[in-house]
Amino acid sequence: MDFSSLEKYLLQCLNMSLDADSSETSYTNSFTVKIEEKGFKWIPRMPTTLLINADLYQKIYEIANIALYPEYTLLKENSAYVVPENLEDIHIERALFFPWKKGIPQRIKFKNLLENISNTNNQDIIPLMKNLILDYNKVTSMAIAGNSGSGKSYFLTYLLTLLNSFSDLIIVDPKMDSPARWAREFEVKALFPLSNRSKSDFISQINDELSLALNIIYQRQRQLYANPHLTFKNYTIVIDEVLALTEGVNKSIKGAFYALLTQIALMGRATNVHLILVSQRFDHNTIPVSVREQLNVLIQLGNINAKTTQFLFPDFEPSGIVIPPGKGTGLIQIIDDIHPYQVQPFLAPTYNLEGVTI
Ligand SMILES: Nc1ncnc2c1ncn2[C@@H]1O[C@H](COP(=O)(O)OP(=O)(O)OP(=O)(O)O)[C@@H](O)[C@H]1O
Repeated sequence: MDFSSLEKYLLQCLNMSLDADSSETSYTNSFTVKIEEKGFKWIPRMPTTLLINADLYQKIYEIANIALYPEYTLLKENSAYVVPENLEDIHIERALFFPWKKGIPQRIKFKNLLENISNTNNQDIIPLMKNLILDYNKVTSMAIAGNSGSGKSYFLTYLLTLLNSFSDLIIVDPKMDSPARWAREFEVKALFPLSNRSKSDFISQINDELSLALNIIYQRQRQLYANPHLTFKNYTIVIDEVLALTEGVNKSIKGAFYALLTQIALMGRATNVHLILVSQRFDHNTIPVSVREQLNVLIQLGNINAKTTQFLFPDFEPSGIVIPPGKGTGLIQIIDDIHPYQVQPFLAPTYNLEGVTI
């Protein structure tokens, strides 16, 4: 569809549903739509009886996002995105802008993940969807949340298998589940509770490991001070079931755990030390807010609603966003200097790990 047909179609959709009881339509010259490469503009003619605010922006978003599916996916803003327009006429000097991505998010499928990894030399790159790759050097910390059965472990196994080719890995698995089995299969260091030790003992053991990571950060900082062009091998600490880990644990040990997590999240960036945190849910009791603020890849799988997204995406309101059905689907936000910063629908890759039993 060319831009002018698309413009007409979008105007029709908005005329029909924007304000059914009002006379404010494009036929009465109340507003118009302009299509651009990176999105469309909704341009009101002032004065208008339409109250132009975040609610109206959200309403246009909801109408247009479905109307444009699957040709375009609108990127969801947290508030009205106002841009200047037609600077010579005060009646039409402003527009609401709706940025988009062409097409809809599509899942990647790997017939044989290990073969695929050995055939590519795309170091430090993690394919997430068709048209969405993550440069691991551009991000530090990642959180994956989702209700039981939503596909967290499946996606984590995918990440671990890829990361193993370009990052040192330490895995913490309080439930001694698939990450621990993956670690055994791929001969990677894993920490899990021993049967004759208390939970606080286990957290102390994790704290020792986190202190080691912090020392690596300090050493690398000193090396960078001497030579700012140095690059380091990625070092990733993966912690599964963070919520289960810290519940009912001695306060001081938990305090030390939080302090270490915060320091690694804050200082890991320049030194390629990463955190990957996985939990059924994240809230103020699962990780400190200062760690939350440092997360730059946020993934929520499974049930998506205002409640489940509250902590990871505090300003985000999920109505109107099209979440694809199926396993391993949800939302993703990548905060680097490459991707749009908005929260987007996500479909985790599907893969086979030939010859590996986890
Ligand atoms: N991206 C995906 N593609 C295909 N199948 C998937 C995908 N994600 C999940 N599944 C299927 O869904 C099943 C359940 O997922 P998984 O065990 O990862 O959920 P979970 O969130 O870790 O649950 P729990 O918290 O109970 O461990 C997987 O065994 C797998 O068969």
